[in-house]
Amino acid sequence: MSEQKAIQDQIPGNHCFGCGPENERGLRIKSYWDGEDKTRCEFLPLPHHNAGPQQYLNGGIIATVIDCHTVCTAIADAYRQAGRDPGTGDKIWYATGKLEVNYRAPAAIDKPVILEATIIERSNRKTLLHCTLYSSGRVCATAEVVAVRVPDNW
Ligand SMILES: CCCCC/C=C\C/C=C\C/C=C\C/C=C\CCCC(=O)SCCNC(=O)CCNC(=O)[C@H](O)C(C)(C)COP(=O)(O)OP(=O)(O)OC[C@H]1O[C@@H](n2cnc3c(N)ncnc32)[C@H](O)[C@@H]1OP(=O)(O)O
Repeated sequence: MSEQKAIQDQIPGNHCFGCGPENERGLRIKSYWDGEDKTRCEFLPLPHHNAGPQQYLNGGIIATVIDCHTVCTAIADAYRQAGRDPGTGDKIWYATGKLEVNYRAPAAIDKPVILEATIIERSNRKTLLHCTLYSSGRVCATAEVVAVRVPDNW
């Protein structure tokens, strides 16, 4: 079986700090389908992504990777619903309408974090997703995200 290409690497023109392959100084997360309505992402923090205490991952970085993983999932899902491969035909973009994060436990700076996103509901213009972020098998954050479809000129 051929290896799956990351969602982000199928969509050209994305300069986002969290997920844009075209942002050289960004986090460049990679998300993959992992079941019908689920995606997965593994992100290895860098030492300077720390919170006040140096051993923990910064909360803003946690919010960013959740934001990007879920919004990219909504974009890939919209291509799928349209019956097209991501990045083909007219561009489909979503922006974050709502991002609500619950920080449940600190995430270690020196261990990979795993993100699992699930599509809960979709309509023409918006997608509701849940996301769980794990570090060393422990739930460190959960989130609810509303991704809203925006035009090319957004
Ligand atoms: C090569 C060319 C490249 C061009 C790139 C172009 C675009 C790029 C766009 C995205 C980036 C692409 C890829 C990157 C992927 C992920 C990166 C992370 C994403 C971000 O980092 S992005 C930055 C932070 N983000 C913002 O900067 C948004 C500011 N904001 C707005 O721009 C508007 O506010 C907007 C668009 C959100 C909505 O405005 P709007 O006028 O289009 O739509 P409207 O208000 O009518 O809402 C429509 C339906 O969404 C529901 N809805 C809206 N807001 C809701 C909320 N908060 N909670 C629950 N439901 C909500 C309504 O209830 C209605 O639902 P219903 O249809 O059921 O009635």
